[in-house]
Amino acid sequence: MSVITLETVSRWYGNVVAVNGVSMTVRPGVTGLLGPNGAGKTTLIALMAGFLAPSAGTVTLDGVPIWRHTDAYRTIGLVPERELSFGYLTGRQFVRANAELHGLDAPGAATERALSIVDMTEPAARRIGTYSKGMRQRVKLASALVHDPGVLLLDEPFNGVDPRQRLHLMALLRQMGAEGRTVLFSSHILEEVEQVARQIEVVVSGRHAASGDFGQIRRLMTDRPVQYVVVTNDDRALASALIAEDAVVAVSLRRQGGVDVSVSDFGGFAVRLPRIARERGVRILELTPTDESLESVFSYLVER
Ligand SMILES: Nc1ncnc2c1ncn2[C@@H]1O[C@H](COP(=O)(O)OP(=O)(O)OP(=O)(O)O)[C@@H](O)[C@H]1O
Repeated sequence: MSVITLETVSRWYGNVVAVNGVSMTVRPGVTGLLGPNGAGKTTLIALMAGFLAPSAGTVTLDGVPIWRHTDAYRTIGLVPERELSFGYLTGRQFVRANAELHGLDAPGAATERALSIVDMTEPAARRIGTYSKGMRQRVKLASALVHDPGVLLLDEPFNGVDPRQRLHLMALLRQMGAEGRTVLFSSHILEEVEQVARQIEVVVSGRHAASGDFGQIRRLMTDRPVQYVVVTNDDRALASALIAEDAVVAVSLRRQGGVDVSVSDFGGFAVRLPRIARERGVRILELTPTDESLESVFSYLVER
């Protein structure tokens, strides 16, 4: 069983800080690395795979720094985000090449074992150039598994994969986690991460924003203040009543009509709003949430 530990890890490219003081522990089972585009997920995975040296801090595998530690590389399998540029090779040749690079004793047997895990034995005789996106992902996974690593790192493995293949890939990752491997995959989609990962680590703008199981992360995201625009036949009357409410954090009148309301407790607000309107004789014409984007959820997590 392998554990990856990051201690105040930073990585910068010139004056771009891609990863900023991140500390986290990745344990056996499946971990989802969740964050919007440009959050630093690819950089974090490259640091954990030993492909990139940290600019500051340490990344260790079972207590040993990974960078330039060749034994660690034997324990790690990486499925990169980039597409395979070896379309002229068959799936089998591609996986076998990695088996040879690892210097395995029985590269042929290891290749067949890895192909069979991802259910690619039959198409393995065809050129990669003829594969669907899901098949290419599976052959990349076979190549990463050929040396039977205890750690598996996957960068955006579900991107562009059709729903049926996605379910298959998800089942494979769950199985790898259940076998005691340390599996980490990145994604920018919360629902996707929830379906597979026991543990979720959220990164935003290079920083570690939150950590927990999906229940904890969901709660953090739904407990945040929510903003609405309420359009009524008497905005000023409604605004003056709302400001007295405990659940309301801020109220302002919009120049173009309507009231901007920020609430801390959505459940309470949903019950109170119609009552307040009735008491004041105000008619609600429209109620629209204004910050439901994932980006706003992420920025809330960072600003907490
Ligand atoms: N080689 C590089 N040189 C300069 N800047 C880089 C380099 N690689 C990444 N960056 C920058 O570092 C930041 C983090 O990038 P990274 O690719 O790690 O994020 P990401 O979360 O994987 O994003 P995406 O999902 O879009 O791939 C971005 O601002 C990116 O532009």
